[in-house]
Parts: sequence; C-alpha cells; structure tokens
Amino acid sequence: MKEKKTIVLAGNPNVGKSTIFNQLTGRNQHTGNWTGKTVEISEGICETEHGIFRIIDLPGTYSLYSRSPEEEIARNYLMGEDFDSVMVICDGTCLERNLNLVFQVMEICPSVMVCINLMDEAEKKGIRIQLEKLEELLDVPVIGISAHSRSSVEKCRKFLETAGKQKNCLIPAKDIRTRMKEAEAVCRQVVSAQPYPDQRDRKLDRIFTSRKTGFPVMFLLVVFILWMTIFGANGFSDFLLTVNFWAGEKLKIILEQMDLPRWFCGLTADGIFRVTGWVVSVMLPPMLIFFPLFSLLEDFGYLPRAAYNMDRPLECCKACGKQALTMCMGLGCNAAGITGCRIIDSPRERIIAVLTNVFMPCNGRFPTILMVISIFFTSGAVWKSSLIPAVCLTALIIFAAALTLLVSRILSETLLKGVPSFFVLELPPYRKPQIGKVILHSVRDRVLFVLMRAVMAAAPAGALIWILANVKENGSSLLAVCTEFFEPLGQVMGLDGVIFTAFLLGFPANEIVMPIIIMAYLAQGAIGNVTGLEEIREILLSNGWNLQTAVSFLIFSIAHWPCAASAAAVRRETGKISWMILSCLLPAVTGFVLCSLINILLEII
Ligand SMILES: Nc1nc2c(ncn2[C@@H]2O[C@H](COP(=O)(O)OP(=O)(O)OP(=O)(O)O)[C@@H](O)[C@H]2O)c(=O)[nH]1
Ligand SMILES: [Mg+2]
Repeated sequence: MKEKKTIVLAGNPNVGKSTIFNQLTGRNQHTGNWTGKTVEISEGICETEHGIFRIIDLPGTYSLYSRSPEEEIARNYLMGEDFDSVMVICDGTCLERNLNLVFQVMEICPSVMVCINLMDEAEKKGIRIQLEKLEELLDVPVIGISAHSRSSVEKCRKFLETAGKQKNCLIPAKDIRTRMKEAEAVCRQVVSAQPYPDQRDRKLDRIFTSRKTGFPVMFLLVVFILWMTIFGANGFSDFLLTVNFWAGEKLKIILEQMDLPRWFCGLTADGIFRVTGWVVSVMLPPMLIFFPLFSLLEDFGYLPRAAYNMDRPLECCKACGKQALTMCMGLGCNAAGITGCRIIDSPRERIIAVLTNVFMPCNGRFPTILMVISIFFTSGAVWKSSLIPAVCLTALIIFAAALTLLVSRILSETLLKGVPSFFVLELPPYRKPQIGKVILHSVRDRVLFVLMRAVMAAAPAGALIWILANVKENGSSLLAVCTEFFEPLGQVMGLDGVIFTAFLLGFPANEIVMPIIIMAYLAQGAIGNVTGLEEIREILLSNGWNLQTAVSFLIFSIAHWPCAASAAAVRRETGKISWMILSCLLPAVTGFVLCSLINILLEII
C-alpha cells in the first residue's frame, strides 16, 4: 500500500515553484519570468514508486508577514491548512534572501524540506553551494535541482519520499533582523563564491529600460509581434472561413435530407455551426501566433521591464506601477488581467487596476479589430498590407493604454483618492526561453483555453442570434426591431443600430460581435456566403461604413463594457456588485463620449 501525503510548495516569487509543480504533477500551471504569476492555489497529484503525493502550488511570498492578497493566500494556507510537509523552493542564485522564508516556515511547520532550484543559473554565475553542509546547518533535507532538466525531476520525485520522515524541525520564533543575520551566517559557510554582476543583463537593461530607448524599443517590439500576427493570420483565416462555409453548406444538406424540420436545420447549420465556425476561423490563426510570441517575451523576462518603463506615467496618474503587468495580462484576457491585480498590495490601487483593465483590448476583440483595420487601413504590397495594420493596431493599443491612464487618474482624483504606494518590482534575470515548451504550453493552455471559452459562448449565442434574425413580427425580425430601436443612439456615435446591438449581444463574448453585424446586414439569419475579407469589406461598405464608422467602431471596441467573464471577475475580486456596475459604466460612458465627440467634430469639418 502506497503512502499518501500532502506536500506544499512554498517559496519566494519567481523561483520556479510552478515549473516544479508542473513537472511533478503533469499539470499546466502558468509559468513566466516575472514575480507574481501565481495568485491562486493549485493542486495536483504526483505518484512515485512508494507514495502518492498531493502537491499544492502556492503563490510566491517573500515573507510570512507580507500583506498583499496573494502572499496572504500563501501565509493563510501554511498557517491554517492540514498538510504533511512543506517543500520550500529557493533560488540558488540568491540563497541568502530565500533562507529568510525557510526560517520563517520552520518556525511554524514541523516538517520542512528545502529544494534549491535554478542551480544551472547559479553555476553559470559562478556560485557554488555546498548542499550537504547546508543540510547539516539547517537540519532539514536539502536537494539542489534545475527544474528544466529531466534528471532533476526524477531527483525531486525521490526527494518527495523523504517527506515527514525527518525529526520535528520546529525552531523558536525570532525577529526578522536576527533571522537575516542567521541567513547571512549560513550563506557565508555554504556559498563558496559570490556572484559576479551579470554584464549581459546590464547591457540589455540599458536598452530595454533606459529613458531614451525604453519606449521606442517597446513600440518596435509590439509592432513586430502584431506584424507577425497579421502577416501569418490573414491567409489562414480566409482559408478557415472558406472551409467553414463549405462545411456549413454540407451540414445543412445532410440535415435537410434527414427530413428534419426546416427551422431545426437553419438553427443548427446557419446559427450554431456557422457562428461557432466563424469564431474559430477568425480567432485561431492570430492567437496561434500572438500568444506564443507574447509568452516568449514573458519567459525572456521582458514584461517587468515594460512595467518598469510604465512606472513613471502610472505614478503621474497616482496608480501603481505594477498595474502595467496587469494591463499586459489584459491583452491576453481581461478576466485573467483582473484576477492578476492581486499582485497590487494597496486596495485603492488594486481597485483602480481592476476597474480599468477592460480598456486593454483582449484576444476576444483582437480578431474583429484586426479585421476592421485590415479592411479600412490597408493598401499595397503584402508586407505593407500587414505592416500598416500592425502600426495602426499598435497605435490603438497605445490609445487604450492612454485611456487606462486617464481614467485611472480621474478615479484617483475622485472616487479613489490617495497617494501612490511604495512598491518594489523585481527585475528578474533575462532567461533564454525554452522555445519548444513555451510554444507548446501557450498553444495548449492559452490558445485552446481562450478558444474553448469563446466556442462555449459562440454556440448558444449563434442559436440566439439565429432566433432573433429569423423570428418575425409584423414582417420584420426581432433583430431588425432591436437594431431599429438603437439606430438613433448608434447614429449619435457615428455607428448604426446594427453595430450597437451587436456590441450589446456580444456581452457573453466579444468574438461574436462581427458575425452578428454580418447576419443583421445580410438580413438572412445566416452569415451566408462570407468566405473572406473581401466579402466582409463589400458587405460593410454597402451598408454605409466609411472611414469614420471604422474609427468609431475601433474606439467603441476599446471602450464599451466588459464581457460576462470579466464582469464576473470584477465582482469576485472586489466583492461588490457596485464596483462591477461601475466597471461596466466607466468604459461604456467613455466610449459613448469619445465616439460622439469624434462624430460631431467630423460633421463640423
Ligand atoms: N534556467 C532555469 N529557469 C528556470 C528554472 N526553474 C524555473 N525556471 C524559469 O523561471 C521562471 C519562473 O518560473 P515559475 O515556475 O513561474 O516561478 P514561480 O516560483 O511559480 O513564480 P510565482 O508564481 O510568481 O511565485 C520561468 O520562466 C521558468 O521557465 C530552472 O531550474 N532553470
Ligand atoms: Mg507560480
């Protein structure tokens, strides 16, 4: 009979806890080269020759006295939950700082193991750690590993079996200064060479974070990523749309041959299948390129540098510099960005970050935005036809970031008054991304995750849109009644009733906005023969779209209301419905005011 034990992985942020957790359990916890990725507890199972271990991955914490929400989660778990042993993961390149937490954990837990990770990086920096001596001094089991290597994972699995077998390691509580001195004394005995400053990191930091080059490099990086995304995605999207159209036709024929009711064939083939197929066709190709490139930058260690650059503008808006990290996360998914706001310690600044995250265009909005930009802002050769939209999209992201800053400033001058708090943002070392693993993980954990969520929303939404477009009252469909009702409001904003209704119906997921627009314009209750950008362009132009409609559409895409998942995340993170309502009103009012102003200005000109 195998023994069953619960082992908790604790440690400073960015030391590789989640990487070890994934290796041991086969789970796909998100990892990345910056502090504070894990903000929730995860668990998984690791089975070895002699035991079955329930492994708990905690958010990183520098100390058990910390007060930020994700660090509190770690502390509360260690102090209040039932487990057999704690494995404190340490960073081999800065053992002294990590030992403080080891001592603090030993003050409250009778069974502690120490795993020194990142030994490969320590070795590269010329640091040697005498593991046996450390084990002797701490009087707890110690191993040294590099979580990326297979042999280390095996070693770590074996190490799990020592859990709970050593004697009680509880030590008396002491003040933090004494503990720091003890950590220093231990390191003096076991760390045989001091690290020499990493010249390569310094040079790179001079490029990525200096006042002269920080922002231009950031701009070029974003343009490059978006250019690659658009360049690679457009053709693939067109191909998938053609396949989707063909498959939809075939499905309809098969269903009709089965003598099923006409309404059922329409609902299934034209509603559910076509809308879902559309969402997959336009979302999958850009995500397949954008997410892996973004993850490579993240693993390389660039995100905290971007946050460092953004610190000054955010401070001017009396918001927290760490908000830049949550804004970057929002580019992937606003719901994830909102949850990630837990890394911000001050409740005031956290709420500002939560309320404004939705201004960053998420991946659900990217494909539609890209499509409109590609239709209205492209010309010339192939490279130009993707470079110009990439620059336009970058400008839109800068505009979204500027709106976030402006609204943050307004909030911190009115509802959420206060001075910016002091915070420390650690700049992690640059790490060579594990290209294969990063691509695999981002495709599996991000692309498929976001796509599945979009499909789950698109399928019922497709059915609903089909019903709205096909159920007729006095000769006009319910969708037409809705669009007519919102026509005056849409006109004020330089849009039309169809576009406004599409954004309203897109509340479950932003991805379905464009299919609704096309269905409503075609008045067929189906997306019809739409197999590429050219057809969409024709449909939009013949329904009165011009450059001004496109600009208003893009602005309203940035600032309307959060999707259902993001609104739920705001409610969860703030604990109040009133904040959730405000998170919907803020962007909606901002979008309405901006679009109306532009419309009035253009009419005057
Ligand atoms: N070179 C090297 N990189 C590693 C090793 N272990 C982890 N990493 C990298 O270190 C970064 C941080 O890893 P995570 O597992 O996310 O760290 P974490 O401790 O869970 O971080 P938080 O959740 O923020 O507390 C990632 O980019 C990993 O790929 C290692 O042994 N060697
Ligand atoms: Mg983690």
